[in-house]
Amino acid sequence: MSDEQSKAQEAAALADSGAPTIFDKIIAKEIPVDVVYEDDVCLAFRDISKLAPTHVLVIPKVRGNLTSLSKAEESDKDTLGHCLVVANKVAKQENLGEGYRVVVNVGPNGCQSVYHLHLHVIGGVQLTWPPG
Ligand SMILES: CCNC(=O)OC[C@H]1O[C@@H](n2cnc3c(=O)[nH]c(N)nc32)[C@H](O)[C@@H]1O
Repeated sequence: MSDEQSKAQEAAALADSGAPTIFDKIIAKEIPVDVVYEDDVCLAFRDISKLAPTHVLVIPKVRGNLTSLSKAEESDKDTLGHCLVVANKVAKQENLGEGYRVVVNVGPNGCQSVYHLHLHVIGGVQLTWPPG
């Protein structure tokens, strides 16, 4: 099992506890990050472990029930839609006109390791398919 996979298994065990995540500290500006975009709903910042020239995380600033996409309800649709629009704004800022990928990891099998919904915006290089 890879490091990310084992982290995901551990994180999943904590997930339903509603325990705070590292992203709470990032939102509270207690941990420094390279902020790429921010508005009243979302924060976008560079991933600490870049997988590509552009690897940015888009997160809702209020987690609410959105520990994972698996918890999304109809009432979350405005927030979820806004995150996707922000992902595209980030892509434009990053000059990803040749294309990019938006990834949401869900649960242990999806290698989700931080239980605060987040979209990965990955680009700046020719990506391959299928992803692993
Ligand atoms: C492994 C994919 N599954 C997942 O759930 O992604 C969570 C993502 O959050 C990233 N990350 C974790 N801690 C920090 C941090 O303190 N700072 C930053 N700037 N990024 C962080 C991590 O690298 C991963 O890509």
